[in-house]
Amino acid sequence: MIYLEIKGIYIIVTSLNVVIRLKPADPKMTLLSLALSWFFDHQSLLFSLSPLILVSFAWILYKSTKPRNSKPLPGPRGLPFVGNLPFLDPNLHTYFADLATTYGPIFKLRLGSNLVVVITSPALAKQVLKDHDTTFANRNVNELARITSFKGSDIVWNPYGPEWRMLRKLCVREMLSSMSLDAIHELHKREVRRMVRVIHGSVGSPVNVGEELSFTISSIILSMMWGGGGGGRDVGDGDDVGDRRIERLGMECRRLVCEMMEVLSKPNVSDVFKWLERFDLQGIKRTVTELMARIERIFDTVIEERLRLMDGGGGKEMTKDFLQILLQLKEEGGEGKTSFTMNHLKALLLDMMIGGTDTTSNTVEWAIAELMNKPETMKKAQEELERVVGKDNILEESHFPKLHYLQVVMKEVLRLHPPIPLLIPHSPSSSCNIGGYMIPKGTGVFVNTWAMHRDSLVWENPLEFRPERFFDSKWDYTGIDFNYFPFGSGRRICAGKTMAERMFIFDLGTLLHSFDWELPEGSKLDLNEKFGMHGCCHITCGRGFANVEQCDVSNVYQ
Ligand code: HEM
Repeated sequence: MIYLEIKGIYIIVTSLNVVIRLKPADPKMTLLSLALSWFFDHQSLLFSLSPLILVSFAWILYKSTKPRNSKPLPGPRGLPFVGNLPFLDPNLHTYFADLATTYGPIFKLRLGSNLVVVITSPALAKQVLKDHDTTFANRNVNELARITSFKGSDIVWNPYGPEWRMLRKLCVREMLSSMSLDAIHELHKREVRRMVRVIHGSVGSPVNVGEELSFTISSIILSMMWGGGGGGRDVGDGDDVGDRRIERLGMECRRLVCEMMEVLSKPNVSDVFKWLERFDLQGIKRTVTELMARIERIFDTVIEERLRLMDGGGGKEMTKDFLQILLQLKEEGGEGKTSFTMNHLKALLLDMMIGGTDTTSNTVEWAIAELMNKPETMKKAQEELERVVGKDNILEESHFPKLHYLQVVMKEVLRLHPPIPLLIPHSPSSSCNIGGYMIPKGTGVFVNTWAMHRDSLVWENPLEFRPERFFDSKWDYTGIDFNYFPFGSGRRICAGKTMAERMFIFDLGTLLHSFDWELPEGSKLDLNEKFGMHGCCHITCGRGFANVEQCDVSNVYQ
């Protein structure tokens, strides 16, 4: 190393040919130059220690950027490697509620390589879903979620950003707004009348409520999706065979989706240990890919047939259904700079099918189960229907605003049995402080609405089914109140809230207006919740049988 002083300026020429110019000499300067000279004399030692120096530097940086007030998250101890996985109860919502009594309103679990945080208090839920809404409006998308969402082209799994905003805006404005739902009301009505006819055939004998409702609501959703072109009902164009074929394809699609959900609800080691994803040890990825290919083929057939029908112009009187709306959106090209592709179209159709069917049918099923358990409450709902609709009339949407009791029945069912009790897990896009605890980027965040809806500090006799508690209109499900939010809150609030409300009131209202429901003599309804999991988790009612009896009015629906 050469060390020079020219006109009071130190110049050091290192063995690496780096030239460093320093300011005029002073006593401090001399010290600095000595330090530099030591540095250059020990370069090789320093270079070999550089990984250690880098790690220490990163650690200091991490510590200095970490908010000083963040505490370690509480939570049960886990085992090395697998964490808390071996202790997990399949009924996650009740398991998490139990843990919250020990570890408090925010706690963590480690499931293999995943960190999970569970929130069980309105104040913390508000921080996640309102105060830090943008940060938490993301999801952890695993490989299976990508496959089932046409490469992440749907609303549920799209990260918060321009594409998600475009899909959500189009979907809510064009398909799920009150005006669009008015347009498909005829399709809904047609299916509900069909349901009444089918149930009428079982009068006097036990009906499997769950199976019947699941089938019916699937048909309603399918009809709204692509039934406007006929969907199996004669629309007077003489092409009954084609229409019935589309209906058969719809039911096959529904069957495949159910099969896929069943496969997805199995515990998957790749979910827990990301590095195992590529090996697909249980063959889940292969099965799901095959099922999705078959679902896509059905979508392609239905889309092609609709395009042919639209091109031909034909004499067909088409009711505007979701498919029609989506094809129009595709033609218009999207919104702003984000284009709307065929993958988006298919992914949205699947979102409607998955998001709309089980949630709604489970809610109606729970309602009938709870009402059969409390016949005096069922009577009140039926009396209201008779008063508002009358005996010689059928339920219409215009009656909805006057059906106050039915509305509070819906709110109470959603309080006790929110179909997605832990919401669809959110995930922060950057590390974020919640309640004084640091939640690292990428953590899976569960918000336990099920437990909050049963908090005895907020709800009087929380386990009792009592719709009257909602009469004071204090609570609604717009997501503003964090004591009661069955549809979630913030940017990711359910996109189908308006449709769910309409379907519930219309379907349950018609079923109560048409039939008397009671438990078969000596039988007890299975009110056990069954919990399923596919990224989001849902609870279903234990399948029960009910006796249905014809009401005076049921003939008017046929
Ligand atoms: C009783 C019926 C329903 C309930 C209780 C319900 C509840 C929920 C909940 C809790 C979420 C997750 C919110 C979050 O992640 O924070 C959600 C998301 C969603 N729901 Fe619903 N839902 C229902 C019916 C429907 C219907 C009928 C549709 C459409 C046909 C639908 C479409 C969606 C979509 C697309 C999302 C994803 C929203 C996003 O990630 O931006 N839901 N729903």
